[in-house]
Amino acid sequence: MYVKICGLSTPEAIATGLQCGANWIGFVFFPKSPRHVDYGKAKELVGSVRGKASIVALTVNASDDELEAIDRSIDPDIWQLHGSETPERVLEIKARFKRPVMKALPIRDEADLAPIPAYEAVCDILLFDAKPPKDMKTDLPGGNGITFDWRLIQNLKLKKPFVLSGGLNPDNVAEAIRLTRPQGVDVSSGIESAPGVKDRQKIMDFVHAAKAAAQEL
Ligand SMILES: O=C(O)c1ccccc1N[C@@H]1O[C@H](COP(=O)(O)O)[C@@H](O)[C@H]1O
Repeated sequence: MYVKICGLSTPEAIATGLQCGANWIGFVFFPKSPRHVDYGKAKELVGSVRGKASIVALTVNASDDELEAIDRSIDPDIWQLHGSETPERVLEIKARFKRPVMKALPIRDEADLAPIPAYEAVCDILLFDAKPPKDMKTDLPGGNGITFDWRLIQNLKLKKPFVLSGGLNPDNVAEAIRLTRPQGVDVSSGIESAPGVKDRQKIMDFVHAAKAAAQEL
């Protein structure tokens, strides 16, 4: 089970994640997010991660120039594309940067499963996240702390690994893993004490709960 903790912006939070066994450390490059890090800050932070966990760069409809700048500053292991990037754009990014791509797909109801085959054909990992409800005011396509109906993805026959995200926290991650049997889980707001402020105890509780639940599968 890959455990990704996302939106880290301090050495302390990164150290906690690494100590308790997080596999993927995510940096958010999206200025509207309270978790956004600029290229310089990310470069400072990434040194302590390399070789201990995979470095994930989260972007939202980023241009080639933005991706190049991120690439130069942190040399990520995985791109997490969390916008409305098309399958063609996924292919372009893979060809240009030669790195694995994890594409986020927003899920609210059955109709949201329709794009899966097109993305599965081009990306390395699928990431299922909650699509915000229509009446929710948010500038963020993720990191909103909302779940979706996990039963929607329970019986999918996928050819690619998938990661579950959306409103996961230390209290619900075990049940989410039991129901959906993902290859990985991803969390951002569920390990915070305030938007963008990671909580040491919640990070530890989340990683331990996810790893323990995976043992039970
Ligand atoms: O974390 C963010 O701020 C963020 C911003 C823009 C797009 C995605 C973002 N995070 C990703 O969203 C999901 C769900 O987050 P949460 O656990 O519900 O807060 C997760 O994949 C994060 O990596």
